[in-house]
Amino acid sequence: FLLLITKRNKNNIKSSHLNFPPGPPKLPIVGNLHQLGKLPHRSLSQLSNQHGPVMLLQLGRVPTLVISSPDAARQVLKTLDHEFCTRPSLRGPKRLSYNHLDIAFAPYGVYWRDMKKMCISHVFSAKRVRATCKTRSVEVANMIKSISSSIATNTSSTTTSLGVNLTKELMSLTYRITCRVAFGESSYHYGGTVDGKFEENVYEAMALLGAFAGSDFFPDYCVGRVLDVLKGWNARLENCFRGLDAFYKKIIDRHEAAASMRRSSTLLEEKEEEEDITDVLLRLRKDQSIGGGPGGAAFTDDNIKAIFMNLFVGGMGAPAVTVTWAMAELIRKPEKMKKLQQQIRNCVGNKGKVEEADLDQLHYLKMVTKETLRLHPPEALLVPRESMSHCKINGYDIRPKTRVIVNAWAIGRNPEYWDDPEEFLPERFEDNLIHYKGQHFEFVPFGAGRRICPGMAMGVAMAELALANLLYCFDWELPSEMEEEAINMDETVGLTVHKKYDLRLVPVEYVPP
Ligand code: HEM
Repeated sequence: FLLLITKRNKNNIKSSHLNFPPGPPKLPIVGNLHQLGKLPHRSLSQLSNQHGPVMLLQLGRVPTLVISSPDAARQVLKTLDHEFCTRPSLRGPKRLSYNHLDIAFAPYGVYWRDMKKMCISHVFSAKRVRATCKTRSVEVANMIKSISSSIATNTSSTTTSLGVNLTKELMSLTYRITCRVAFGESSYHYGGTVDGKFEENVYEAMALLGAFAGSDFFPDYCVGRVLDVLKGWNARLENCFRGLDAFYKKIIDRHEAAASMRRSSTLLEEKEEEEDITDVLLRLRKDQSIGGGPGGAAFTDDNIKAIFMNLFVGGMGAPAVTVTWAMAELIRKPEKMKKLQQQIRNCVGNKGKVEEADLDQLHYLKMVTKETLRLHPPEALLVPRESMSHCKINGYDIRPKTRVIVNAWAIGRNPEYWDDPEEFLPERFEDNLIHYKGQHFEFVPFGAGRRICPGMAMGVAMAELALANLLYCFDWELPSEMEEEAINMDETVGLTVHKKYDLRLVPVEYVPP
């Protein structure tokens, strides 16, 4: 007992010498949890305006460092990246990633490093982004066809009064692209029809990963676990996990059966450029069965399933949300929409569609993408990190196992770095070299450092191709009904920060001269 008291006193003495970051006063038990609100990126930004860009909160039982300035972000994401590059273990991600066998939620270590390196070379490489170009092109053309036919089949009054639901069209587009890139042409049409249950489960996974569990804020206390049971959170997580797992298993079995048929017949092995990501992962698993998988561990089906989760959860929402925000901003600034349409139509002429090869010439499109990601980074608070040892930021002491949130949303609107930060002004990127690739800490929609998003090129290609074609093929107007909702920029938060009301706009077919 005496020993315990002595130890506690020692810790107190140590703590009293430390200089912790400032933060708001906290309540018993919940700490500052009640201050997160419905839009945490905005509440945290307001709190940081009062307490500073390096701020310490107590969220339930978890000390949480909130970073809100480019300078502090540089320290966390670059200078001290080696101290801040692990992830906290959170309940939902842990289950859906088969106990952290993925990239996004795995703790920093040999396993994560090997897995990320392997996926960067084989899954997210420039070569694979090029190899999947046709898939994006086919699916974007399908979306354009679906919008055109909605003009033709609906009575003109319905289309002009309600418009087309672009939020839904874009989510469905990125879902179809991700399915085909991950599972190939045939498997995603499972048994002849798209497996609707899988799509439902993907959305459920996104919802579960976007909402913290009680046990994430009270990790060592039964109150968190009780809250999760009472809210039905555990049951939802388990159902979603089982649904996804069963579907992944079918996909893997089907690919293995196809590979063994190829081997037993005289057919040659599939060419690398024709492989989907499941083929690639199965090939890597086969190659590594001798030397051991990532981090020296066995490479099993679970590793592959965990990567599937990252592809869907990371790959679908953010690109769709980016295009939706871009269209919402452009409809409110018709002169900017016209300017972009003119550039696209001049460049593409009467080809009938924008191809990926055209995108490099569309400089204003690139500026619009950047400006959209500055004002509306889909992952406004990045993905949480955790400090690995005691370190200092701006002279403040940060203890090990402190959760770290980088507020990319607040950083992109910092008035010291951006003129008229709240304005949608793509031209601001005209004469500057600021990019989102992790070198400029006033603009970090994809994060930076070791944990930077590896799907950046694939995500941007999806978003830019979709946006360019929507603007090439149609002129857009506000619907006569629901106009309020179309121009309303209210947000809601899940895994991404997206538009609260679905974006409905009226398409008018463009006929090239
Ligand atoms: C507009 C599109 C996208 C945005 C804005 C975005 C944003 C982000 C952000 C902010 C992070 C966390 C970075 C950090 O902690 O510093 C991240 C990580 C990640 N993203 Fe993306 N992402 C996008 C598209 C994609 C796509 C298409 C994929 C997959 C196909 C993907 C897969 C991942 C993965 C696997 C990680 C985890 C990296 C790690 O922890 O090492 N993302 N993304």
